[in-house]
Amino acid sequence: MSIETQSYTLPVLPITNSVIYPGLAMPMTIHRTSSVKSLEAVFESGNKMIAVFAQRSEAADPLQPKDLFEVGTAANVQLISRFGSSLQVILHGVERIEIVNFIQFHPFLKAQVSPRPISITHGIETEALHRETLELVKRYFDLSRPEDSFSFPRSIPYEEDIMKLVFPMSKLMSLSVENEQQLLAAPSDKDAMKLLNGFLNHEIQILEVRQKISEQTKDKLNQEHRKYILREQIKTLQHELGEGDPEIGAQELRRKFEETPLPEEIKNDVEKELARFEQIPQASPEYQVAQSHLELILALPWEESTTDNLDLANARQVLDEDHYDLREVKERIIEQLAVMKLNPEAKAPILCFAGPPGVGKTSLGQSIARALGRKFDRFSLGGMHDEAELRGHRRTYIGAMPGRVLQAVRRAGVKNPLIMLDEIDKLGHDFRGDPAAALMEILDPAQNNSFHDNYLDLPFDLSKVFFITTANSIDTIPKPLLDRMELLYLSGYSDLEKMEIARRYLLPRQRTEAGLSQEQIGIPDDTLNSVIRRYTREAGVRELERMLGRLARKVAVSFAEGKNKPYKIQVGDLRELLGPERFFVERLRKDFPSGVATGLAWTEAGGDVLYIEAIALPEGDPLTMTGHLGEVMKESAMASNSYVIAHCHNLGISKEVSAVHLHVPAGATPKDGPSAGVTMATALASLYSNHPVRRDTAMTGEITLSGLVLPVGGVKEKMLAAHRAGLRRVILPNENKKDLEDLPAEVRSEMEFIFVDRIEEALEAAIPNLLSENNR
Ligand SMILES: Nc1ncnc2c1ncn2[C@@H]1O[C@H](COP(=O)(O)OP(=O)(O)OP(=O)(O)O)[C@@H](O)[C@H]1O
Repeated sequence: MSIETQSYTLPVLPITNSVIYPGLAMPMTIHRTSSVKSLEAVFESGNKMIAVFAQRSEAADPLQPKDLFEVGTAANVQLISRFGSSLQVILHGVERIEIVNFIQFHPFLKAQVSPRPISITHGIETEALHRETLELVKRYFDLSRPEDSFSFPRSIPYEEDIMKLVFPMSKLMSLSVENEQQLLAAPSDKDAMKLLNGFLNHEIQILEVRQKISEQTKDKLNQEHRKYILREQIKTLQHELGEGDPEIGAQELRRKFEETPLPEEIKNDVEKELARFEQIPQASPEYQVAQSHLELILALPWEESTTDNLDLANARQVLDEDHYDLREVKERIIEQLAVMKLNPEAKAPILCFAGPPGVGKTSLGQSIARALGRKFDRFSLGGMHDEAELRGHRRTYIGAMPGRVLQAVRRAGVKNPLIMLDEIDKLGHDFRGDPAAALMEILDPAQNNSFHDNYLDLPFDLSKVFFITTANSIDTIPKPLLDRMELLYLSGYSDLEKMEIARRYLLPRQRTEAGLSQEQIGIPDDTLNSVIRRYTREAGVRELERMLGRLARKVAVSFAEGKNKPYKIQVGDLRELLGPERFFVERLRKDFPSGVATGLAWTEAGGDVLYIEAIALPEGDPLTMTGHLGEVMKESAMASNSYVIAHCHNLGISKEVSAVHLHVPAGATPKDGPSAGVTMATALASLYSNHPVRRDTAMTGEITLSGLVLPVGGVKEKMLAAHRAGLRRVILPNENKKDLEDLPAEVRSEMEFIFVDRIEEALEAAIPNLLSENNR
């Protein structure tokens, strides 16, 4: 059949944005004059058929044939109504057509058209496509759920025309006019299905993503809602149980936080903690823990600080007001203040005041704080066993607390106090954790600007704290820590210095404490001297201060009981006021048989006098040693013994003793180190030669097996101890001569020093007649 026989002539209706599919109806309002004229011609002819073609572009006017797609639809048209010059119609698609040629352009388009039926195929591929289409349609409906608004054929048997599903689906998916036109013009049902499946896949993907997004949003909303409901339920239950509303405590804390300035970097964490606290029921054990934690945060001086007084003249005056002498240490402090003045950002050194007890280490720290106008606090590291004592326990521990450092800062109430860490040398030996590392983190300005306390669990800036540590002995300070600290040694005082300190500082203080005026109590020099020498024996002045306190209180009692005459305390009164004398200077070892020598020890309590005794035994070990001697001291004793025996001849000794017992009494003094070598050799030489050692002579020095005398430490403290004990003659290594420069002039002038390089020189000075007899 030729095209001409099939073709027929129809007025043409161009439409925009849509196509008319065969078998589907579509309402439409027509405004364009030429289109209205086309329709009127249709109605007049009584045929009611019109050729509907989609326009390629909306803008085209007047229309040209090339502006229309080639494939369109012959449609039955039904007039619904007229609005002025517009018509409202319903178009029922009848069959697919194409234009053969245009036969009229004016006043409306008219064309000769011919049907263009779609080819229907059969076979495996068509069937497969059919199934796939149905599956995709199902999936599309599952996702888009259009059943609420639309009733629609969702499936179609394979035997039926698939286009009955393809065309309506296309309309349902709101495809673009180009895509609709592609479907309308598809040569076969297979092509139409392929096209539709492509469109469906695309739509399904979009729907799946949308569904995922909406589920996530819904989940979140659900969770929030659930939490809200649960919280409300908890509140109701607590209310019914009479447990009060946790929000009241929390509100109060929140209010306080709003008023408290906090560093920016912790604000977030604090807010989280506060929000968590607001949800904890009061009865829960966690409530207390969280509350104490928040209260600590509030109590810490995050931003509060004092302004330093860096007036050097004022600092000098304050330091002198509080302490006698200590020139070097005071000067070092003044230097530090000068640096702080010129370079406020300079990192403070870690100072360590070392020295015997009672020499003013702690009180000097207080004085520095006073000079600088800083708050002062202190705590002792002595006997600390656990790093947690310094750095705090984690809050999960029962009874957890912040560490001692933060406690001190909290007590001080400012972030730049002066904190003294006493007894850094007495950190427990079984310290759990690494004490040096823990202390470095606390003390080192390079590390401590975000110090982490386990309890606080927030960084705290300790870099503005002025730390000073104290120690009696530096031997037990961990080496890495010692290396990082600047040591300032405060040595013991001579009797004369003690007199000065007592007159100028201790006595006025104790007098005021007891509520006495200067006139009411008088202590003449000889009385004070007696107190120093017979009631105390110490490197520092702590015991002396205590004795003066006792005297002042006794005098205060007599005034309180009605006495009104000034009280001048005489030496003779001391027995009644302070009890019997505690130390007997003159009677220091009156009895001095051969084999006894006076040594000088240096302990953390300062210097001390130490006697070494040797006696001959009829039989037994050649050398027995007692007196809790340390290994080094024992070895030193053996070396001394060997040397003396080996050189009997030269020393003029006819050694007839086969067994010796060497003893160092006063078991309380720790005895180790090599510095008693000279004393032991002297005691042994005295024993073997049966010549007593000079009673007024003390000695110190290490010896070698070849008889050399080597220098020792703590010379100043030892000389002061000898002087205190009334010993005025001391034998010491030649190389220690320079150490005597530190000795107070009055002590130096009262003493005789014999410097030696060899043991023979020491023996000659210590044991009269020993070598002279030999020479005879
Ligand atoms: N040079 C001094 N001038 C005035 N007072 C002093 C001097 N040295 C010590 N004191 C006083 O002696 C007392 C004891 O001193 P402090 O407690 O400071 O000793 P310390 O060296 O810290 O002892 P420890 O090692 O036992 O802690 C204090 O009252 C102190 O004021």
